[in-house]
Amino acid sequence: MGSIRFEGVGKVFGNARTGFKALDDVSLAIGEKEFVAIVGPSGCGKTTCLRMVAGFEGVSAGKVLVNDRPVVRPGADRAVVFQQFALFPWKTVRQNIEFGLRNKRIGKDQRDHLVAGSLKLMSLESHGDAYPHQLSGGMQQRVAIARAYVLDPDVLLMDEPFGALDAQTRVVMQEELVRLARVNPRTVLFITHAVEEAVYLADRVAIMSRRPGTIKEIIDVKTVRLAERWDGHERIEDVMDLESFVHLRTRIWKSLREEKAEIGH
Ligand SMILES: Nc1ncnc2c1ncn2[C@@H]1O[C@H](COP(=O)(O)OP(=O)(O)OP(=O)(O)O)[C@@H](O)[C@H]1O
Repeated sequence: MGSIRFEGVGKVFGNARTGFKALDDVSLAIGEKEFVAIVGPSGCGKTTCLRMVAGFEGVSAGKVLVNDRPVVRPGADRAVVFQQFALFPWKTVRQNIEFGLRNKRIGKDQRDHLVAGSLKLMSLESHGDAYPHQLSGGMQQRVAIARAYVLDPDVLLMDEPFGALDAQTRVVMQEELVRLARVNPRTVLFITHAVEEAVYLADRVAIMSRRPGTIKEIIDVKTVRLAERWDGHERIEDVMDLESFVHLRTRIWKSLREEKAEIGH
């Protein structure tokens, strides 16, 4: 479970004739337990794509399907992690993580078990009773990821989840997410501005063109990652130093620069 498909998706904001065309003919198929990152120039419609999968935004043309069913509204099969951690400030870390489980009517024993496992997974054991304001940005985002993972969704949707973090914390979080994604794979749609982040985390990177946004190129990272044994390196900087990594990053950069160059025409 956990496939996502965009089939010829278009999006017009406002009136169908005079409105703003944000997306045009977006097609992308994400397989079960596949990690796909979308990169693209600012305003090309990345977030809109993610919001459509989440069920927050409707399509103007084409279809968005999760597990072969058209998305019509938000659902428990999908969890979203935003850039701003969006935790409940009046709830403790434990209560924040537990919240969605209560909504799913999971009994107390099972809830306690799942929350404890999730706190451990994200190295938050000693912070269960803390409130969000007592935590650093990195820890808050770890809580937000724990809260999404604990629900065991088919699909995880992450919109610039590390965008608000400082550079060092961001690196730690990227390493943790890689660890999590390899140990406990999920279908992930990940939006980012950072090309390195996309190459480091994703199995495939989809590059979007300037508006109206469409998928212009899809880069297979996983084949290279496995062939060149990136996972044998624990530290992100060692992976980023590999020739194969640099090659993919540069290729994506060039593709994005072509987009930017088009503004001057
Ligand atoms: N509700 C809305 N009404 C009108 N226009 C919108 C709405 N939501 C988004 N847009 C426009 O659609 C375009 C795509 O927005 P979106 O946020 O998806 O882009 P993005 O690629 O995620 O941008 P960024 O990288 O800057 O976050 C933008 O030009 C934006 O202004």
